[in-house]
Amino acid sequence: MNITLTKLTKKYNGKELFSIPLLSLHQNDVIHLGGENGSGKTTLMKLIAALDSPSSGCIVVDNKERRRWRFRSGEKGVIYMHQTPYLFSGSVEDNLRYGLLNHFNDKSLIEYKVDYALQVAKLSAFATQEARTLSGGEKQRLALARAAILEPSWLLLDEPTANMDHHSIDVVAFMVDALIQQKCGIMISSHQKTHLTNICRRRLQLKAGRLLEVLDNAEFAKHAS
Ligand SMILES: Nc1ncnc2c1ncn2[C@@H]1O[C@H](COP(=O)(O)OP(=O)(O)OP(=O)(O)O)[C@@H](O)[C@H]1O
Repeated sequence: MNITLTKLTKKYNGKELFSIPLLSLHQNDVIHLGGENGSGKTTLMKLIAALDSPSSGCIVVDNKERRRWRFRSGEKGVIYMHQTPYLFSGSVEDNLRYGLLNHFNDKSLIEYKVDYALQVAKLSAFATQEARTLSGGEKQRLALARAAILEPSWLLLDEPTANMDHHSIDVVAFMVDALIQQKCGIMISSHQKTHLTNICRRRLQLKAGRLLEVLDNAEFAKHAS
């Protein structure tokens, strides 16, 4: 899925947060979105996911202009993962199963996918535990596994490794790498430079209302520090 933003602006209370003349997101992109607190990273991701509407401009998804904003479910095939993800009540495996029930009828296929997701997210030992009792890092891994299991075209991860230790970051990087192999477009907003942001191939930076493409790694290091 290719997504193009043209002459896009977002204002809150009449004040412009950012203006983006043109941004093309190509299927297979792996993007690190940087920027200071309040620069608009979350807002931009929500616009891309159709969870919010722009103040002006247009968004074209696979050559078709988006006219409807689905504030609760977002654009089909694009998943935005919040920095403090909402988990359903029930067990860890219930959380993984929930989304699959809408997509597949084959029970054994669903259980196979749940089992695989538990293994990849290193959560097999917690399968029957109440999701709300997981640690912060485990919750993030579960939310990512729950998103990945739906095989999205785009996954937008908002500060996915905030408060994570190295082990969890490495597990998340492994999971994201698996999604990249499946040709899922990835956008990650993160303040930290981690194993995860190092696998990004494109670097965008929101600064003073403008979106900059950061071209070389030395330049990127300057912005990220
Ligand atoms: N619904 C809203 N109404 C008014 N202002 C808003 C709204 N949503 C966000 N803002 C403001 O827009 C600015 C950008 O917010 P956003 O959450 O997109 O930034 P961010 O770059 O993701 O920040 P952080 O790194 O702290 O998570 C902030 O100043 C925020 O207060």
